Amino acid sequence: MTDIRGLGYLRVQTQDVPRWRELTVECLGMAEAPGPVEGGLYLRQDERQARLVVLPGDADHVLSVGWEVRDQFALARVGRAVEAAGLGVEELTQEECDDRGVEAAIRFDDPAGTPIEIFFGPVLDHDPVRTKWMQEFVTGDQGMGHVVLPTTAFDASYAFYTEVLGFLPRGAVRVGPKKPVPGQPVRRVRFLGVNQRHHSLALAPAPHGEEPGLVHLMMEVDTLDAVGRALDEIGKRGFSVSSTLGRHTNDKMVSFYVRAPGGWDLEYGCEGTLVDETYYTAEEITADSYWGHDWSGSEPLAAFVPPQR
Ligand SMILES: Cc1ccc(O)c(O)c1CC[C@@H]1C(=O)CC[C@]2(C)C(=O)CC[C@@H]12
Ligand SMILES: [Fe+2]
Repeated sequence: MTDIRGLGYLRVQTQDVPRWRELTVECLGMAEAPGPVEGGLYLRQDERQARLVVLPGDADHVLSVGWEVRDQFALARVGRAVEAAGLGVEELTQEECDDRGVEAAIRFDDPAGTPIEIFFGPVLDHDPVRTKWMQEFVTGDQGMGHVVLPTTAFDASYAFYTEVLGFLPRGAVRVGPKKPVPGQPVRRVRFLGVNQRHHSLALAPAPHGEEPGLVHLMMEVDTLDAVGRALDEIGKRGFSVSSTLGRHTNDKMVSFYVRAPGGWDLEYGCEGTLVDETYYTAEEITADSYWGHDWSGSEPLAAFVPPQR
């Protein structure tokens, strides 16, 4: 079994913190909290100090994807495994750990170049979480949600997450031509889980990738009304809806996708199913969704746009 318990936090940098605040607080109804960096946006979903951190900077990119482990022993095991796989591992300083509200953490770049942190001992904030739609975020044992990461080194990334970090395969969906083209390998988005959430991670084959970046971050709430209200507010405030509301065929979630400043999406949904590992086998879905999820209005993802020279 893996030592990774779930997605713990996500830290991103942006040139437009105010627009990020409008999206996450005013539309999605996340709870803003004070934090250590001046001008930073610290967003709570639950009793953690912050799950999503948006820091000001001169470019838009992901700063780190934080995965949580149980304790210092698990952290040491993961560190040794990553080093044995030949990746350079660094320990975070006390100051960096305080910034993140964790007891200890390590960092390394995954095979796609995405900055990853592994941590234990999150610091709690016992003030009530005042969400705009009176919704509760579905976190706890299931972690903060899921991320989809683009990778130009798909096989190396998939091997790393499964064989080194111990993520469990949770199925796939084919991408690219409907009928396989002879001589061209079939490409798949692969879903990976570490807890009862169907997937905490998905890997998407990316054609380019100067900057690894993100495809989306998914967060789950406990009511369809919060999802609907968030969608209404997004329309009023002129954010771009990348995909309309729909229900996924694998995790059964009802969600929509909205474009965040920086060229990637936030997926916001409810009614995700729980996986029971006793009986689960990895399946290949042949449609994204039972209904909805119209992507035709989507602006291109930054991670999939060829670099400009
Ligand atoms: C199919 C699916 C199941 C569960 C999810 O949480 C989920 O985000 C998805 C969608 C994955 C998404 C997609 O359907 C459209 C094409 C996308 C954007 C990609 O190219 C990578 C991720 C893909
Ligand atoms: Fe998703």
